[in-house]
Amino acid sequence: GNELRVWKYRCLLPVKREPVSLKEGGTPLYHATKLAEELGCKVYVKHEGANPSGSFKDRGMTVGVTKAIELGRNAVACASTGNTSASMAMYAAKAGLKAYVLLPAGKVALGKVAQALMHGAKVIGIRGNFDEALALVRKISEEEGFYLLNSVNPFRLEGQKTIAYEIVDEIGTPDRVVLPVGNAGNISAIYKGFKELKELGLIDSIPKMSGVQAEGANPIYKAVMECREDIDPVLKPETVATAIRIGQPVNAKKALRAIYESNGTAVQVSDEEIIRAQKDLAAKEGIGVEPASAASVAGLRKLVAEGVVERDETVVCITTGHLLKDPEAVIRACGQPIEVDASLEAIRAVL
Ligand SMILES: Cc1ncc(COP(=O)(O)O)c(/C=C/C(=O)C(=O)O)c1O
Repeated sequence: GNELRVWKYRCLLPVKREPVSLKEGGTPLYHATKLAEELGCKVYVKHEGANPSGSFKDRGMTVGVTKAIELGRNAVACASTGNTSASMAMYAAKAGLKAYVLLPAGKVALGKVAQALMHGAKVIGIRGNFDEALALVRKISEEEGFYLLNSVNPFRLEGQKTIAYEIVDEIGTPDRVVLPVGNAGNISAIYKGFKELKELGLIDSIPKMSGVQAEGANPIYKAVMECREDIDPVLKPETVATAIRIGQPVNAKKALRAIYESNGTAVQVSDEEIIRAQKDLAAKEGIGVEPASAASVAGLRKLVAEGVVERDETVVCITTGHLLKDPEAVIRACGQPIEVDASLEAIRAVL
């Protein structure tokens, strides 16, 4: 039954023992009626912000942390733009494992840092970007015997592929799946999920995997525009969507294969387009997401404008994280509340 959520699919997950679970998955698939009207196609939004730690990472961590226990490890580690560390800290706490986190100092949304700290991880800020932090955590984990849980770890992708399973369980196979791409694990994982269902004969087509990147952090986009099998790193990635402020995605080859084999595509969007989509999702659809997650809708808008998306396509946008992760980005986008004296007149004056 659905109460098992991710572990409803345990027969397709590479884990033998009882999973370390916080009831992840089973996230809502909303019909975005106003977006559908605006864009002329059927638009669903699968809100991964509804997971226990507020992002899709929980799907990968429930499998990855369970595997760490299975392998007899007692410490896990990751570099993170924030959500991976929040999720890893939460599942490590549940599992009784030590957790070590490297973050790009000053570039991680406050909500995510709060989660990693409160769930008991050792949180270290690196004076460098995510890509540098990832290179360092891979070396430190090797030396110290930490179990590395970045998406270089295939068990992370095994958990995240369940996004595809849930979509098919609920609405069958959409024509297209649109999602933000940073380290490129999620697009690779979701593609794998659809491919497995096709190989099992459960579906007969695979959705066009469409990756969205910020203009300032767009190595996958540039590679797709040149039909390349690998990327040139972006050395100084910059975007307000700090979750995808990544210039050297470790899963680039898998992601490019996913895009090409599914006849998908990639698109880049500006920070302004991301924030506008974030506001529209919240204010028109009641779906509260963090900036990187809104890139999926900003990207779909651009693909429709470019005529890439057919008019009657069924599209699923994956919104990967919760609005609450980055309240400071909201204040920058919306300004502060109006402050008035505690009187009826003062309130009437600003209604
Ligand atoms: C909200 C949100 N949306 C999209 C992505 C991109 O997913 P991938 O392309 O699979 O990397 C992330 C990634 C976050 C990290 O990479 C990390 O937390 O270290 C995210 O947090």
